[in-house]
Amino acid sequence: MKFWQRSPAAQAAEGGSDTLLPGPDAAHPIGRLGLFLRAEDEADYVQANWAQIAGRLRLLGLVGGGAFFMASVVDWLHLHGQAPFLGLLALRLGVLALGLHLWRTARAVGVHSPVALRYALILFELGVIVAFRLVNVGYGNYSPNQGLSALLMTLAFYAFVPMLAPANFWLLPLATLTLLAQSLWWFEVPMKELATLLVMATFVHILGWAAAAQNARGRRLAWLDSRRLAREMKERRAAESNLQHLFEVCPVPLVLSAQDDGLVLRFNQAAQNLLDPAGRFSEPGTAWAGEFYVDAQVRQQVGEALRARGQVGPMDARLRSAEGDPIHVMLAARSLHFDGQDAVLTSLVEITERKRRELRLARLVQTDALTGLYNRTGFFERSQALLAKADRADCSVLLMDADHFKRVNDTYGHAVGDVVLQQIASRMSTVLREGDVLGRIGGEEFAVFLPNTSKRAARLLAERIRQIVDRHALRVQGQRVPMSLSIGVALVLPTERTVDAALSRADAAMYRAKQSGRNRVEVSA
Ligand SMILES: Nc1nc2c(ncn2[C@@H]2O[C@H](COP(=O)(O)OP(=O)(O)OP(=O)(O)O)[C@@H](O)[C@H]2O)c(=O)[nH]1
Repeated sequence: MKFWQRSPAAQAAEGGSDTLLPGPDAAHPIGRLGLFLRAEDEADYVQANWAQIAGRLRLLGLVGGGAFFMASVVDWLHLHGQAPFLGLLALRLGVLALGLHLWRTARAVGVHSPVALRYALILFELGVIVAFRLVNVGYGNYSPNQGLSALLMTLAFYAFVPMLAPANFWLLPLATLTLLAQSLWWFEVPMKELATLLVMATFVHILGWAAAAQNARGRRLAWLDSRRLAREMKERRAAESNLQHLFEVCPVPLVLSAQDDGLVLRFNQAAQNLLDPAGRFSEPGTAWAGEFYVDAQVRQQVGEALRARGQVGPMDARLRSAEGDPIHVMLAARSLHFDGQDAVLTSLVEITERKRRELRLARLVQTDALTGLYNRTGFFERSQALLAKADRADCSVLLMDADHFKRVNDTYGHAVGDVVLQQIASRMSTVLREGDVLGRIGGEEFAVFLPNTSKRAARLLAERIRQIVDRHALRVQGQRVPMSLSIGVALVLPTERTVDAALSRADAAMYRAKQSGRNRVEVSA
């Protein structure tokens, strides 16, 4: 490590990493002089700040070189007709040439060359120092004015010229040292005359050096910050656009809505297809998330959970599309912050088909395949549900058994027996009201649950069923099949929570009907 470089420990103590630049010195890239330690970083910096750095150096080359040359007028006044005049003129022309070279290098448009610029500056500085010493030789003396003006120029240089290399720092003290040395040994100026200059020079160089280093460091740190900021912005924009893309192409329907008023901020394509295929709400802010819920209660439940826990689901919910088509979904929602406002991201998985299958399966499990009526399981479940709703109103049951059904099978065959059972079922259905529950609970055994029906009304209904089967013989495959039913009637007692006991009583009554000659209605006591 060069001695003017700050130690990594010292830099770490100042606040850690200066930059995100890669490489071995990436964590501490700026040295004691405020310059980047790595030449590539320094070149990058100059390149990125070309307008400002090159602008100053153009001015320095032009004005500095020009001023040095213009001083020929002073030479002419003092040395007119003497030999050194022409030598100094040539010298000043040389410095002017170096100034113009610096100006030209700093003027480069399009392709910039930071390294060439650095060398052009060093060359110009060196040229000026050498020229000053030779000018002094030409004049053949030293005056305190020279020392003071040299110090003024040094100060201006520290303040104005952008430092591009350590040499820029070293050349300035070198200029003063050569001036002192020349005055002391060439012109034999007594040390006591030079003492003031020495003290002032020390003061100017220490302050100038510190200010220039601090200036260089500050500018480089600011550049690193702006670069890091730009990179972070770019990464953030890329991440946002990735998220946006993911949101759009995600096959799961996603809805983004405002937390406070529930206005839909955005649907992704899948949600659009599911909820609004006709694109009625394609404009942001035209749809309200709540209007897609079928149940206001579920909507409220989701809202409350989001407010309390910031998330809800997965849960089943019934929605309807913009056109009002029912949709079953599995829904999960989460509160988040989007575009400066509180929002809710809701993901939906459509389960309409699954729900339909479940419903079909449930129906299948409850349905008698032959007649399409409830089977035993279905009859009990449905009756149970209605009984629970019926409260204390009268409910009755009928138990109906086909008489001598074995004979039908034996005479016409089992297939005809099946059709007979179907026809009995359909005739029964014509008599029953909507809400009555009819089921085939055994081979040739049917049951009816009659909600809100007194025993007397149930008896009349049973009689009508008996008659509708008995009065007109069934016709199957062109054959006349006489058929009759024995029916037992029972009331569900107000204390009974199930229909089982009432059905047992109806069964007993039906048995009595069989015993009493069949084709009859018997009522349980
Ligand atoms: N075709 C057909 N026959 C059935 C079905 N389920 C039960 N059976 C028949 O129904 C008949 C019932 O006969 P039983 O229990 O002896 O009674 P029944 O002949 O109706 O005489 P009673 O009930 O005493 O009037 C049997 O022959 C069963 O095979 C069915 O799904 N299809």
